[in-house]
Amino acid sequence: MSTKTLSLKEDYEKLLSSYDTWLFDCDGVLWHGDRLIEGALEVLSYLRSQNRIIDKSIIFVTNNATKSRKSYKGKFDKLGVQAHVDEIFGSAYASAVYLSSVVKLPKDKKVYVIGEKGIEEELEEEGFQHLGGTDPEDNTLAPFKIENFKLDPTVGAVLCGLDTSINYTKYCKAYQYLTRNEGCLFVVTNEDSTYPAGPGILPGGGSILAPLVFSLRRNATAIGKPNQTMLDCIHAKHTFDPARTIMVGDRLETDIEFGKKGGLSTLLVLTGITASSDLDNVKPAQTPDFVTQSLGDLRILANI
Ligand SMILES: O=C(O)[C@H](O)[C@H](O)COP(=O)(O)O
Ligand SMILES: [Mg+2]
Repeated sequence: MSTKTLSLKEDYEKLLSSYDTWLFDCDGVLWHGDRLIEGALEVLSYLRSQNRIIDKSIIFVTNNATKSRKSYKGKFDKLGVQAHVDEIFGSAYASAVYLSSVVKLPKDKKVYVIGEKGIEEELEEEGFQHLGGTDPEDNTLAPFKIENFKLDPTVGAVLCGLDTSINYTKYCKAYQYLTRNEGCLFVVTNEDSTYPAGPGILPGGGSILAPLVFSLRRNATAIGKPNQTMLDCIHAKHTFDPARTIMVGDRLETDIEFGKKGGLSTLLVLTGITASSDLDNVKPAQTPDFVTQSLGDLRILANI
C-alpha cells in the first residue's frame, strides 16, 4: 500500500467529499506550543462552514496530557479556534475514563500522579482523589528520604503522563506504590518519545515513563493513541462511519497507527515529528493513505 501525496486542488476537493468526520491531532498539526500552524485556523473555519451545507464534524484527539478538556477549550478560545468541550479528547481524559469506567477503580482508591494539572482535573471530574502531580510537597529537588516516606495504602493506581517538573521524589513515590501496594495499577497516558514544542523537539510522555518501566521491569497500560481506548471514548460521545472518517496527524506510530487500527483513513502532515524521508521505510500498520506538507495546504479549497 502506498501513500498518495496531495498537491492539486482536485486532490483536496476529493478528500473533502470523501470524509464527513475529521479527527485532528493537535501538537504538530494545529499548533506548536501556543503558536498556530499557518493556515490551520482558516482550514478549520472552512470545514466548519461546510458543516452547514454537508454534514462535516470535527474532533480533536491529542496525546498531550498536560491539559484537561476544559483547559484545552480555553486554549482553543485563546487561539480563536472554534471548539466545543465535547469535541476535545485528550489522553488525560481518556486515562481518567479508563480508570473509572473500564477497570472500575473504586472511588475510595487514590491515584498517584506523575504529570500535570490536566491529569488532576480529569481525575477529579471522574471523582478520584489524587496525590503527587502538582502538589508542592512532591515538586522538590530535595533528596528523597525513604525513611521519612509514609506509604498511603489507599493508592490503587499510578498514572503517569508528560510532567515538565519531573523529579526523583515522584519516581521514588510511584515506585513505592507500585511495589508495595498490592494490585496497584500502572497506567500511562501516552508513550510518545518526543513532541514538537515549537522551536524544537522535546522529550514526551513515553520518555517520562521510561525510568519507571526500567526500574520496575514492568510495563504500564498505555491509553493514548495508537491504543483504541481513545477511540472508544470518542465513540461513546459521537456517532461516525469509519469509512467516512479521516485522522490527520504528524506522527506515524501514534496518529497514523491509531487511525488505521480503528479502520479510518489517514492523512499525514509534515509540520511535526515526521519527515517525508520517514515514509521510505514505513511499516504497513503506520503507512498513511495521504500525505501533505501542512494542514494549511487545505486552504486551497477556500481559495485563500
Ligand atoms: O508526550 C506527549 O505529551 C506528546 O508527545 C504530545 O504532546 C503529543 O500530542 P499530540 O501530537 O497527540 O497532540
Ligand atoms: Mg502530534
